Amino acid sequence: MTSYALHDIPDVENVTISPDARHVRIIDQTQLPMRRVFLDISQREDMYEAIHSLRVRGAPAIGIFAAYSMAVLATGIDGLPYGEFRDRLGQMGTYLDSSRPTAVNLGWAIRRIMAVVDAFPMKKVPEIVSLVCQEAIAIQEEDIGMCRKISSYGLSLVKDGDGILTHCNAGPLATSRYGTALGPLFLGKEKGMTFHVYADETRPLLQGARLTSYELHQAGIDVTLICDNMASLVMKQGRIQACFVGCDRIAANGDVANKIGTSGVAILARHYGIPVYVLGPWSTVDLACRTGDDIEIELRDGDEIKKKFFAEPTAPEGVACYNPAFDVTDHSLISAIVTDRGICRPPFTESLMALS
Ligand SMILES: CSC[C@@H](O)[C@@H](O)C(=O)COP(=O)(O)O
Repeated sequence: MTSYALHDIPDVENVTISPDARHVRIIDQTQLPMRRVFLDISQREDMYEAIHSLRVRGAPAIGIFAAYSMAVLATGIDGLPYGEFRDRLGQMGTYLDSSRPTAVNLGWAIRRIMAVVDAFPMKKVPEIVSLVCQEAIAIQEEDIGMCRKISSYGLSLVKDGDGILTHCNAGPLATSRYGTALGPLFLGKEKGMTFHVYADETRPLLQGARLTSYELHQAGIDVTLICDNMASLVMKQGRIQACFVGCDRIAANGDVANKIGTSGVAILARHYGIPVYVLGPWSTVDLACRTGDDIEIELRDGDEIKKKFFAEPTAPEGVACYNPAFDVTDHSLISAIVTDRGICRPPFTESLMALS
């Protein structure tokens, strides 16, 4: 195999690839905050499982993981002739892409890798594998840069001392480095600013409690954990000046799919006159989706509601559960969409198009 330079990216430890591109390493996010367990993954079934069971999660992190997974899988079949190599890798990409439906970054990253394969049919397969590895590294490096820009734009929307409500987790664990919705808070801290962050626990899988409060608390940022049904009260009490949330897919009209409960936060915020800012990389914008109605919402196992984090089941065995993992926030409830390309304000159809 042609050699390629693997950059050592300090501080980014939730998703990395081994120097020989034989495995992807992730922090198993299902075990946080109690245990910091790293998993080395080299088989496609385990890659699928890692995404499906949210060991690696958050739209940008899923994209980075998928790109590195494709690089590992490509490395494993680099002895094949080009046509067979392309077909096998394409099939594996389709398989990985089916692990979760809502976050656009998953398919986006896989398509980006396959575009490299398709661009060089005349090259030797080991050379193509090398280019695939470089592309995967580029996806992660670009994400770091995008998070930094998003953080900077986001910080311009708030002032020192503000109370910020966030939902789910859109921090470094969900991306690389700063994160998106949490990025301005980390950047503000670096600049000596203080924010009072209220983190929704985010039922049923508690990404807010387990991951957001963990990341912010570790960074020394003032964070207070609340149950999801307390958001209205803290808004009414005047503790919140802005809501910062991430996104899994942004439709062309500005409708936004994000973790289930986000639309409820936005509806409450509208009632109390609090701005709602959606922060995400441009790779999360899907102009092929006309509106939020075109976004597929992932349905997950009801046991996540009644069993997952409890020693004893919290509901009768056999009771029906409805467990959509995401909802769509109507564009009319969103004050701005903050991307690495700039801040989009309503009307979003025009402002998103202007940056495309
Ligand atoms: C920067 S991450 C943005 C979103 O992916 C995040 O807010 C979210 O909804 C994650 O859901 P998850 O089911 O934990 O993958």
